[in-house]
Amino acid sequence: MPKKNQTLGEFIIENQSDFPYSSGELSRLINSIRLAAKVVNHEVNKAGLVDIIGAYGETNVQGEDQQKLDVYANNKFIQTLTNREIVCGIASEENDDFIQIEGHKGDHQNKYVVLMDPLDGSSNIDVNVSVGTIFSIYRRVTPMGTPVQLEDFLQPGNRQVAAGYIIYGTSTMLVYTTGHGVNGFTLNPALGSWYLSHPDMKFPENGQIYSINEGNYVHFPQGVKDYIKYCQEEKGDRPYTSRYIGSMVSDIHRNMIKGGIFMYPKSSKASDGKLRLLYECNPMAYLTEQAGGKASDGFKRILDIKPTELHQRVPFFCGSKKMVEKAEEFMKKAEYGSQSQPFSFSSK
Ligand SMILES: O=P(O)(O)OC[C@H]1O[C@](O)(COP(=O)(O)O)[C@@H](O)[C@@H]1O
Ligand SMILES: [Mg+2]
Ligand SMILES: [Mg+2]
Repeated sequence: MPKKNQTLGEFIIENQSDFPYSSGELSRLINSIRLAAKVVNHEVNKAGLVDIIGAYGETNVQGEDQQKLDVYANNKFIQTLTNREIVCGIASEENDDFIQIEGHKGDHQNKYVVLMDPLDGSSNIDVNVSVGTIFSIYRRVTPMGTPVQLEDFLQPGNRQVAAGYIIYGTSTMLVYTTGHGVNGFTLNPALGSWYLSHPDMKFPENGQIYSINEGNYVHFPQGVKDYIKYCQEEKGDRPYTSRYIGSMVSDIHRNMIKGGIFMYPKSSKASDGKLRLLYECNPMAYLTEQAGGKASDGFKRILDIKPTELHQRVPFFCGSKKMVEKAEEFMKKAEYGSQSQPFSFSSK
């Protein structure tokens, strides 16, 4: 059982026994992420004082405007992981293609690949609202000693070895899982150390918060419209509270603590929604399941989707188990019809 106020370093050493045959590479990898996160945190905290906020002047592969901090965070994480020679490849939301890392000896002997969204919610930087970093770690599937290939990155989320996020909020936290529950560490900025502040995090089974960009309401599928109306209906423990920060890490972090559902569905404007399967949905889905919650595309488990491309998008429903199940019920009913009438409120 994790001990509160333990440092992240102590925690990693103490839990090494969860991986009896491990070579320590994964621990070194998590260590590097915590280091890069501190550097990025330092920069995020200065936003407004130095010339780090605002647009970078270029768009990424997905046609989105890059912010200066997107580029800064991307470079910092890539530099740290490359210099310390602990991964054989990196794929990032901000890069068109994956990066092969051969190592100083050129022997491709590292076994892990990292996929990341270096700065999530970056449009919030200029207005001093919480942003995050999301990471996902897999074992490579191609032979050691050879350069990594696309197939090393296109693995279903159920093959993740570890995943986590950093939230740059009122305090900075690193929350991660290696498949043995979810633990959250808060950074003490004066000491530069992470302390276990949220051991064994769990989504409440049910909740009363729904998070979705309701500005897109008219473009949503009927099942989503019906579920939103259900959330707003005055009955039993409803209406639920609507909370949407627009930084997925922050929205899901809050819902994990308080109980709630986060949704980014497909719409008539975006046929697969907006969020990226590999950099955003898979790691958040793995954390969510490890915390007792549920993550789906409205019909099936996110972690079982076999990716076909690096920057693939997917509709996303994630949070307290009972809430996600209820949302799925509405999706399926609108899509396939049903004899049962789970809800009679008019959705028009
Ligand atoms: O403004 P919208 O369409 O509601 O989108 C908000 C969503 O987009 C994201 O910002 C995407 O993240 P990036 O900043 O990494 O592109 C999510 O964090 C957030 O939930
Ligand atoms: Mg993002
Ligand atoms: Mg991003």
